[in-house]
Amino acid sequence: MSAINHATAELVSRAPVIPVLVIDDLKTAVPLATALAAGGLTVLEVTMRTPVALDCIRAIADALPQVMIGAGTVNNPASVKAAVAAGSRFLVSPGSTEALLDAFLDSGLPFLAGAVTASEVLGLAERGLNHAKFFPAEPAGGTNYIKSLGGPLPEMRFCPTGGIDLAKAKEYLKLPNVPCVGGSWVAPADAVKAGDWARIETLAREAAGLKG
Ligand SMILES: O=C(O)C(=O)C[C@H](O)[C@H](O)COP(=O)(O)O
Repeated sequence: MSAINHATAELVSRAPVIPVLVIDDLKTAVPLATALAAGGLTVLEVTMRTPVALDCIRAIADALPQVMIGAGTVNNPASVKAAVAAGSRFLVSPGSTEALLDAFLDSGLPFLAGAVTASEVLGLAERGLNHAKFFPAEPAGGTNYIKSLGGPLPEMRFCPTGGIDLAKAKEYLKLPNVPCVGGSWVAPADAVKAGDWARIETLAREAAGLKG
């Protein structure tokens, strides 16, 4: 197993749920990450979908060294560079291209590149990879689909995201090829806006308790 596969396996074993965060206001980044970590979710993905995403990653990396902070929506090689420079400790993308995989591998960081079809999974396997993000999980076919992929492609481990909540997460995590799931349900936009960190900590604690 390559060093990156090993590091990725370690990453996905840290917690059953990786919060997928879309942060609009830099001021909320550290309190949000603090609440999630207090609830037991210490692997956090900040999507590069907002203008402040890189600043949020930097702020969380500086303030909370115990949190494994990563970047999501890393859709091209330039974003890989920016995410690494901001202090990301892992990278996530919804899909995979050869150029993106080259950049991910060059970064030396653990990463989850997206794959849904058997051909896409084989594309990752050809690069020596054995972990993938499975997005968009629910619209793409959910647990039945991932169970089916596991027949001919038993080595690949999937982190499904997209349309998952606590109840669905429990079902995904029963699959032998799903070590963790990703989702935004643990950080509802209204709770972040209201600064309701207690609610977010409770949601995180429920999610962290999903798998022993
Ligand atoms: O931003 C990315 O890179 C993505 O791939 C999409 C996210 O993983 C999903 O948007 C999370 O899904 P929800 O839990 O349904 O909100």
